[in-house]
Amino acid sequence: MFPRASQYSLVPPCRKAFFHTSAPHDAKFASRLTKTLSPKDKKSGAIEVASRASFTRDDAPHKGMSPVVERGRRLLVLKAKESRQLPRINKDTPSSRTARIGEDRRRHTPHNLDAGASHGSTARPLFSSTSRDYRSDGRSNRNYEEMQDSGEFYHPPGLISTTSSSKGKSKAVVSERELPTSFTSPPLLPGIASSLKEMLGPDAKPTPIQSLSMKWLLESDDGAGWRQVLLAAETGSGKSIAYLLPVLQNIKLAELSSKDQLPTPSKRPYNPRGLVLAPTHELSRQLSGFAKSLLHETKLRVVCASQSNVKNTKRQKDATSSKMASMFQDVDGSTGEFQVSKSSHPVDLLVGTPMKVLEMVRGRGWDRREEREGEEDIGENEENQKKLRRGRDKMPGIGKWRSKPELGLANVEWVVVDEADVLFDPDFQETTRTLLADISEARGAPVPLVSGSSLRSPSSTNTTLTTPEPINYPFNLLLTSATIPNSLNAYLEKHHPSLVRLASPRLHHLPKTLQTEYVSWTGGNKFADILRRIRRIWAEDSAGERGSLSKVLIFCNKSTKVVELSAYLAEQGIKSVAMTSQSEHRGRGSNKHLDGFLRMRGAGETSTGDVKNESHVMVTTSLLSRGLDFTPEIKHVFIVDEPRNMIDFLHRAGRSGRAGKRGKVVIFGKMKGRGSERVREVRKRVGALAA
Ligand SMILES: Nc1ncnc2c1ncn2[C@@H]1O[C@H](COP(=O)(O)OP(=O)(O)OP(=O)(O)O)[C@@H](O)[C@H]1O
Repeated sequence: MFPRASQYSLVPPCRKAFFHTSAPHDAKFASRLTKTLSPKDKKSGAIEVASRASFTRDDAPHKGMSPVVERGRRLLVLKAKESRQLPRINKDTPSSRTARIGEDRRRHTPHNLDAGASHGSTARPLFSSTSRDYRSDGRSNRNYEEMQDSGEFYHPPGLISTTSSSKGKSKAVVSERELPTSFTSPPLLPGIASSLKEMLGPDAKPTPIQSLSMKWLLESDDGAGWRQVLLAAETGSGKSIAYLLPVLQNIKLAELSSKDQLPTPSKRPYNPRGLVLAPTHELSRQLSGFAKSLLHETKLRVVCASQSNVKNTKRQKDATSSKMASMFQDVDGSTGEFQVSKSSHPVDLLVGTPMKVLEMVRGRGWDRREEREGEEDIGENEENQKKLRRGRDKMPGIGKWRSKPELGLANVEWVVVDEADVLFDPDFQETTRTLLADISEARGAPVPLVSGSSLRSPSSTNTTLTTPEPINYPFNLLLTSATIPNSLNAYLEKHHPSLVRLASPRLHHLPKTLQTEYVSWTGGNKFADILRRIRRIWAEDSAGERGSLSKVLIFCNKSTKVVELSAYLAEQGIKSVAMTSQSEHRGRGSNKHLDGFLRMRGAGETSTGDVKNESHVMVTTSLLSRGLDFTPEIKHVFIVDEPRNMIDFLHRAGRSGRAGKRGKVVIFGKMKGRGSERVREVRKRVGALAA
């Protein structure tokens, strides 16, 4: 179903001179852009399907690439059969490259993840609890524009590549033959292998990113100590399994090998060996479910920090948990509540948002007051009350207490940062990095954290803090995303120069099984245009072989529009789920609010076809665009507003066409007359991503 990993190359280290090898890609993109330039929207108001063979897959998508290795600054070829197989090196002159990088940075300023730049700013609020639906609120009017063609993305030098510049030395190259082509080589623990088989079916083969991660994280031991690895691959390509397999297997093996040796003692109830961090509670819950289903036969305990593992009662409702649930909210107003149950069982893997995990580490409410050495509870005296922060703290009965820390970090050996470009973006990176620094400190190898913030660990005595470069965390760090903006790349280059980069050939492309379609607004009621397209899909479904109706996921930019569109559909006899950051049902400790839309393993297609009483449509913002594995019943994703940029577009579109299943992204816009230039521009960019 997926393309197999069959060839790959080891590429030059991530030093700028070699790292920014956009030339071959630029050339490729240029040719793709030329192809997509010819306007296809000849008929006004007509629905048009871009002529692209979407349903075929290359069986060897990265043919022609050779394993290469860099020694010092020279690019050598290992095992290259033909010299023409060499990846081309960027031929830009230094000055033009510098100019372009400068331009990239200027355009990218708001999202510049370079630590120097972002930490230098004191204006940015710490722990932004207003995670603004990825700015899907429409406040940015630079929609799509930030990601001017391919120049805004990091392009791995090889199609599938690994890069390391550790001390300028080359990294040993693995040949094509050495990449695992099945889940049995390198051998997985029998329990994990059998759960995986149950999950994916007996014939499932590793996707390219999975082959690479198995090779690098399960098989090879380069003796380099703690690993820092980036897993970058397109949406729906199985990145979760790519990191869960090595993490779970390594945790289990460590447990087995240290059976008689107790892990570092701790008074705290939770002392996991692994952490998975994700930007939303919904994704955390899905990932922990994923991990649990890989452990049916293996004794490891996974706990989701965003899950209600205890019965909720009114009394348990508190402002802090609501705050967690509102990580992605523009306004305080969530009614979310969830609490991780205390249990005597050890926890092996904890999954959660960085903020929630940090609260478990430092105690809920830790950020509600200025740091006070030695103080355990905030108490209720006047002085303390003055120091309470945030409007929520002023609510009666809330914010006057602080719970004890419940999570110990000394045993953490694996940390996964899922959706790394979000968790290292300016709004999240302080939380993320604070947590990573807390882990380092707990493990006895503190990493300094940038000053000027209240993010320092209460126990930290280091007050003259600087941003270290590079940062060497005393644990294995895996970063993953379907999109690596240049800003993240710059951050990684600076702080993690020895990072190994594993990237799939279709990184920064739409999945091949995802078709693109453009629909023109008629000039009348836009909601009616959307409704018409939905009805047409269902008419086609009814006429088709299966007869059952598929589901539609609609992305808007503003929460208000989500609500309005959903209400309009209801008036027209179509039940839908409107999901925004402020939706009441969010954050109650389960993903129940997404029932029928998230992929449920083992559950067949459940659609009854009763669109009046059973939701077949979900309307949302970019809140749900990241990481969630939606059911293949969602065959269409509608983009009715311009996403903020191409990264946002890739994630929204990528909720369909997952795991080799067919899907279609339907882009609405003005195709004719004044204002249609925008859509033409969008088509150019989308065309490049689809190629
Ligand atoms: N080797 C495989 N063969 C078949 N299906 C697979 C394989 N690996 C993963 N899948 C399935 O592919 C789907 C997508 O996986 P996953 O959610 O991990 O993708 P992802 O790359 O993390 O996507 P995103 O970037 O959107 O987060 C899941 O339903 C998963 O079970």
